Amino acid sequence: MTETVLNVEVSISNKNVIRTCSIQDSRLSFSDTKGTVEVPFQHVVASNFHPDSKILEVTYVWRKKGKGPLRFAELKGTVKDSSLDTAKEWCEKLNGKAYEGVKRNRRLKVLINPHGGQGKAVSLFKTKVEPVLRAAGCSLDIVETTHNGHASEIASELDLDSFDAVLTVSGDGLVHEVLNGFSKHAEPAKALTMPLAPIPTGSGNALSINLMGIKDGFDVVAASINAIKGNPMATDVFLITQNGKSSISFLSQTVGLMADLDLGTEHLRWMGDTRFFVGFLQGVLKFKTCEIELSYKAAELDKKKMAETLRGRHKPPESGISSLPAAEPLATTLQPKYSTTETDGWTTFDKPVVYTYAGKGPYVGRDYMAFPASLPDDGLIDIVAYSKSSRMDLLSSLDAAPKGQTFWNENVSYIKAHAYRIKPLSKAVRLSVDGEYFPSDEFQVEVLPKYALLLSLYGTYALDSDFTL
Ligand SMILES: Nc1ncnc2c1ncn2[C@@H]1O[C@H](COP(=O)(O)OP(=O)(O)OP(=O)(O)O)[C@@H](O)[C@H]1O
Repeated sequence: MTETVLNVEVSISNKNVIRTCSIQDSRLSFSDTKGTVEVPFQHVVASNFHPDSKILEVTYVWRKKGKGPLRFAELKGTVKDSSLDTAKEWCEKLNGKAYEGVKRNRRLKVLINPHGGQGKAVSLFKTKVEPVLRAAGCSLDIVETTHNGHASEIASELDLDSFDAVLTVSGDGLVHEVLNGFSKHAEPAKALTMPLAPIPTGSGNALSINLMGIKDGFDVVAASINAIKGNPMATDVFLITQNGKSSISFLSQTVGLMADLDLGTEHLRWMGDTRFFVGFLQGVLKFKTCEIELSYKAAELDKKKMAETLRGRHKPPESGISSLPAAEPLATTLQPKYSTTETDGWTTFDKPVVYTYAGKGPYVGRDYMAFPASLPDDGLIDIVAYSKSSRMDLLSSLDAAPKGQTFWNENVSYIKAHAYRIKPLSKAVRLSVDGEYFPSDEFQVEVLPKYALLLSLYGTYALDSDFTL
């Protein structure tokens, strides 16, 4: 049996200290006279032993005092009292535990939007992300996007056999571009089996929050762990058809107050995602009716039933590594299944609304869990229609929104649908798709089941363990 303990002499503040490194059931621990550090295997990046020098290097991520963002760290020292073979086997054992069920040394295409969010993507990548990816033995092909649409162009021509995953160092906008680029690839079905992993450096990082959870959703180091260890999770996306043209939306479409608060606060980009809060308050003051006609092909309208289904599906993030089999998305074409004139089986919403929001993935932003009943692969889109009530009711959603509790608000109609369409009745209606501006024209949305693969450590959306609906 392989030894589980190695003694390593490390130098700390010019003093040599012996650290006992021990592989335990679910974690690695380092102990010396000052105490013990415990690292779950999921947070171990790599271990290497150099027989000539007897030097052991273990790279990992950790939180200072168990709180705050993850930091990259290295334990480096000389192995004492063990044979070369023992040290080598120890390393292999640790790497085996750290990468159970996943391929190591991934080949990654990295797309960085230098202008996304607060403009820090390049430096965050270099200082926080790249060290983790390099230590994990990944090979990197890095491109900084130079213009709007660049990521889409790259994705549409990607050499699919040369990469294991695409990383977007950006917000949600680049993910939107990459998926649309894949759909225009010479081999679209194959391109869409390329797993995607977001590294959150935009102002809207909803996908990252949905995959990593609220605590880690803005943490680029946590996202790097997902990039090296996540398993592909098949996820539904949407086909949005407008003016005869179809494209992919992967996150959300919104009109009314929620679109205004995003598109109307571009000039406040320097605030990060606080600009959405400012936009919300402006929207409450104006309290405008959103002049639209909303129709949908409903699958479920009963909130209690949705909550029950959810309870059966979600599991909380664990420190273990998911060993899900790689999922394959169903190949479909970009042809809408439902005609835009079809009315049979469609319902028209009959109350004035302040906004509608439709999409997939619980969070649309850090402070708004718009779709708590969302599942990655139920083949449905969740639609929220907020009926016009009072400013006070709207304001009260500020409290309820981060935990998804607006779901139960009686003014919130929550619809699970196969498809829906919106006809703007005024030119003032703004449409935001995945956080990007779209023309204010009639559009229809339907679900493309399991069309994209997202890397995930948990195999489902990462909701807090105490989350209930
Ligand atoms: N070099 C560039 N110059 C200008 N725009 C770019 C560049 N590279 C990418 N973009 C565009 O920036 C937009 C925002 O992308 P990104 O995903 O990084 O951020 P976001 O969080 O969605 O939005 P935000 O811009 O609000 O941070 C996308 O539409 C993308 O096409």
